[in-house]
Amino acid sequence: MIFHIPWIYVPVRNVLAIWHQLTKYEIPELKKPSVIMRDRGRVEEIIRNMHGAGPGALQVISDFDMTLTRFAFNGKRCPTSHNILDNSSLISEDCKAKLANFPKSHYYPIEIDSSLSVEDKVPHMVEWWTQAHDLLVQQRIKKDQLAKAVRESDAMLRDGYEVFFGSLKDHSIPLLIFSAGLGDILEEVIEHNGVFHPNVRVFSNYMEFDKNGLLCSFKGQLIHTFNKREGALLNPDQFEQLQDRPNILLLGDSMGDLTMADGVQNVQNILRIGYLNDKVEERRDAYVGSYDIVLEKDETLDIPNAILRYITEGK
Ligand SMILES: Nc1ccn([C@@H]2O[C@H](COP(=O)(O)O)[C@@H](O)[C@H]2O)c(=O)n1
Repeated sequence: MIFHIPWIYVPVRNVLAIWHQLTKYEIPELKKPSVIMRDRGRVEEIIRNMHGAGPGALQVISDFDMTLTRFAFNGKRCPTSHNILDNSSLISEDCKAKLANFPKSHYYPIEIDSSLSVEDKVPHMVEWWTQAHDLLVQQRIKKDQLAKAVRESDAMLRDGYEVFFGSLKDHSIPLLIFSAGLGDILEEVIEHNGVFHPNVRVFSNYMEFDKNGLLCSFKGQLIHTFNKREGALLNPDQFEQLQDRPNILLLGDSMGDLTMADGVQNVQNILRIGYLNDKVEERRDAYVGSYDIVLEKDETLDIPNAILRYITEGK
């Protein structure tokens, strides 16, 4: 209504224009109560630099389990890529019992224990992954049954995943998923949700199948939560196509994910976003000290999407 009063129209428009100028770098989603930043000014500076360089200079490196997938839904834990198989009909009851004991009773608490050092955790992680993979190999799992296991599982990508994968595709921004989970399974999850676009690549633990299509071993060096730096440095080919993109948006949910971009040379700007899903009180300080943005109990991709929207929108 005020815009229809001629003598007020121009001043109001000027005020609005100045206001827009002052707030144009603002990403309102960053004001959500679940967002914690150690240094907001630094975060804004990185995002502004990324906006200035545009989508052509950007790449996204993301963890998969509990980062691109939901941690919980309706108060119930969602499965990791390993759990999708653990809970499926492809696994015998006896094997299920052995696998089910691993995470809850022993290894998972060690993985997320903030009082233990990475050096203390590593032998347990190697033991966890090795035992789980050995058990899976004994199950005579068929390659062509994996898609069914995924379809029948409770795995869910985080809310906003269509926008996330869609905008990366639309702007030809490469997405490298760097996961200690099961590559064959997580690929099925992405495929099942219809977002396995050509710009997505996965670096993970892959299964080896024999000539009858039965799981017989796992390929290559084992990737667990805390050896991603090693994995990144020993596999330069995974990062080769990404060397001409000096700006990195990194998404993770564990302290081990912080090193996922160590295989990229000539990094100019890196923004690390960490999902703090579990044991929030105990781990908050460590996460805030290490990640640029910490998302506490946030089951959505709203923040990465808002940042991507800002970076990709025209100047
Ligand atoms: N037997 C196992 C081994 C690991 N996990 C969990 O999977 C996660 C995989 O790692 P991302 O890099 O994709 O996050 C890891 O955090 C373990 O908690 C499992 O469920 N079963």
